[in-house]
Amino acid sequence: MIEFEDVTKRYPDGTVAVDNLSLRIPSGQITVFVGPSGCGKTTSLRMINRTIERTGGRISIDGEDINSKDAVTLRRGIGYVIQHAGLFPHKTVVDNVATVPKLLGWDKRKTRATAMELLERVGLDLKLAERYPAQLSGGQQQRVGVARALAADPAVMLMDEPFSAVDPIVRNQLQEELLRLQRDIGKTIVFVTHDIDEAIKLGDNVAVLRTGGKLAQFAPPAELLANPADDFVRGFVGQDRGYRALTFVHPDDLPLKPLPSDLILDDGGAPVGWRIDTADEIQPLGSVFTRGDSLRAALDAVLTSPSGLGVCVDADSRAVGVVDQAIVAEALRP
Ligand SMILES: Nc1ncnc2c1ncn2[C@@H]1O[C@H](COP(=O)(O)OP(=O)(O)OP(=O)(O)O)[C@@H](O)[C@H]1O
Repeated sequence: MIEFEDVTKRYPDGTVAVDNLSLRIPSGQITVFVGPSGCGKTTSLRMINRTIERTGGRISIDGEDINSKDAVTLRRGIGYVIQHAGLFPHKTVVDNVATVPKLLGWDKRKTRATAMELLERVGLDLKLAERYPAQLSGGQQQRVGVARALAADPAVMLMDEPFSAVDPIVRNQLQEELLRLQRDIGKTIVFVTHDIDEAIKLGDNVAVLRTGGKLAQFAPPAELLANPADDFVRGFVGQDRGYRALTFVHPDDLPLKPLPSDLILDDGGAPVGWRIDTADEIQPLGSVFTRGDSLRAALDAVLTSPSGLGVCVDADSRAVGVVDQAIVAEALRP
């Protein structure tokens, strides 16, 4: 656990970037700092690895004050990923990843093997290992940045807007892969973003900061959406928070109706579209959902289906039943 106790940062010009921040960041989970520009997210993050020194309060990792060891030793045990990856331009991809293991004096073969394994784990084509960072796309560079941060197997990883500089499709892929990777590695990740959707998608817990570096709310995403602490948080999470909160509702007993005759199935029983009102033309299917999916997926299926019926499929993509708006609404009742 990383603990902030009354942590303050006052810059030499008098700016109070972080004001009496107290929170507990659980181990093995992703905690996201989110808030408007200038609210002190980066300052809070960088005080953890002491690239910025706090001016008040205490920060500890697993009970040990981060000031009890020297800053360089502390940093070697903490992975750090920043926007634009911050790779060394004159080092190849594999050498970038090997930076910290080399500093730690690992033998060459082990270092290279570890670096290649990590590149594979973050989804980078190994053919790119001998390239220089400038010869990679932004998304590929970010993957290398993540691999480099993981190279010495740190328990803690700090990520400062790591996916902000890539286009939305690549960002989505990188987010998915971070979640997949985290299921394997279970690191304590502190992630900074100004994007509330990214915070809600990635965070086990989300700390919403307001300008002046004050904590507005610290809660799991579902709670943030369901019970924003005040008008600031309510405004920040957005108008459609009710709909987005459905992402976290997973009814496993959603009653299904039998498949209607105007749903067209292929030979294997997979839904392909709708034939509505005896028209010849086949209408597109809309999105589908599976048992155990979120209520949002079920509602999406209803809303995108030309028949108003959302199709539920099994693990083999075979249609097993449909739901209508009334069924979804009923599942929403407390
Ligand atoms: N070296 C510095 N000297 C003085 N003030 C600073 C310094 N660095 C940051 N600040 C100020 O501290 C406040 C918090 O900055 P910080 O970079 O932590 O915010 P942020 O939430 O990460 O912002 P952004 O989302 O725009 O990156 C801002 O008002 C900023 O101008």
